[in-house]
Amino acid sequence: MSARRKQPPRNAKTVSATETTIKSTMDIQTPNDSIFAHPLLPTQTEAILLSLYPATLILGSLFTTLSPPLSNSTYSPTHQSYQPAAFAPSYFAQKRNIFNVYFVKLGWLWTTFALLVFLFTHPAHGRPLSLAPTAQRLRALARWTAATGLWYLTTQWCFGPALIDRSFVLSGGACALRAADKRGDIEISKIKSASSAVQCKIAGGTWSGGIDISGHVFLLVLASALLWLEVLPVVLRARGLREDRTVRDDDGTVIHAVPEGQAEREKAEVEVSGWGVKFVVGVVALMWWMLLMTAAFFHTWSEKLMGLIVAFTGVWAIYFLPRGVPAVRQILGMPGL
Ligand SMILES: CCCCCCCCCCCCCCCC(=O)SCCNC(=O)CCNC(=O)[C@H](O)C(C)(C)COP(=O)(O)O
Ligand SMILES: Nc1ncnc2c1ncn2[C@@H]1O[C@H](COP(=O)(O)O)[C@@H](OP(=O)(O)O)[C@H]1O
Repeated sequence: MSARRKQPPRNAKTVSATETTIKSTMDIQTPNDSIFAHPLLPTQTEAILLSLYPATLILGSLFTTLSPPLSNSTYSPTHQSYQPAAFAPSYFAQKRNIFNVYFVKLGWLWTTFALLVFLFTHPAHGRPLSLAPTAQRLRALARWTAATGLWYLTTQWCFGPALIDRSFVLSGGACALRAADKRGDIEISKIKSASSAVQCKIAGGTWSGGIDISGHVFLLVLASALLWLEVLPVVLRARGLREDRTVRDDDGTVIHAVPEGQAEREKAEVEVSGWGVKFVVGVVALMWWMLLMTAAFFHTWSEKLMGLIVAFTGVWAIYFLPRGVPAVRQILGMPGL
């Protein structure tokens, strides 16, 4: 059941990043008691979209396991690729494929660019093509900063080696150097001191023995979820569809919130803003395809699962925690509000 609880005053719309402002620009309704109405959990639409991630990883992994030509291919867990590369079972199973080199390996740059295009062309955030630092844009940039921090700590640097490298060493991994013995014909392994996969590669070794959380799965899930969670509320409203998100109020009440008057504004300007949304959708679609390719041709089940769990934890903290905790919502806000 969904009943209107109170109607905020029309003249209360101000542009400031405070909790009071978020509440004053919403139609406030009491939500139903379904599990999807819990502020800390995804709505039904979000849950369906989020479930595509584990489904994609399962589909890709099963495809490789069940397809006889693929299961007989020469995948080397040490090199994390098919050896030699020329015999890889698909173009997408080669590390040098153009989408890997110019899209995933620069994935955060693409994510940042797509988000900026959306923020500065869609009327939900302010006048399209103006650079005005509206509250909606500033809050979206706060969420981007949180996600960028998580990406950076997990894959690039965490007061030393990145979290992915630290967990690899903690799970028993090390940098193995292949070398010939005195007789010159037998290969033996030596362990080289290197605290990250990059250092190990530079030293000519291979990063082996531990659980190597998939950086690709982590980045592709975090980045694509960030993009569609930013776009979804404004697209739903622009199409006149129901917005199901709930938030917990300062006094603990759970309320169902939709920004007042925004749907009409967005519908009116949707023609202008359409290409910004289409660009984001294109980037998300390519990210989904590359996630499927990573699931099919690279890593073990546990490494892919770990990448997914770390990314989902970040998505929950940035997009769902603020709905249930007003203090966090004051800083990060919510997409479309
Ligand atoms: C509490 C302290 C917090 C510290 C946080 C500091 C954050 C500062 C970050 C500042 C950077 C802002 C950059 C914004 C603009 C960009 O996006 S430029 C970055 C472009 N680079 C990428 O997009 C690289 C993406 N690729 C990867 O992360 C990895 O290649 C991979 C996909 C994870 C794969 O890893 P491999 O090791 O190559 O397999
Ligand atoms: N979809 C994909 N296409 C091509 N290469 C991929 C890939 N997914 C993962 N890889 C490669 O597999 C290795 C492990 O990836 P990750 O840990 O980031 O998931 C990386 O090798 P390199 O580090 O030699 O480039 C990465 O480039």
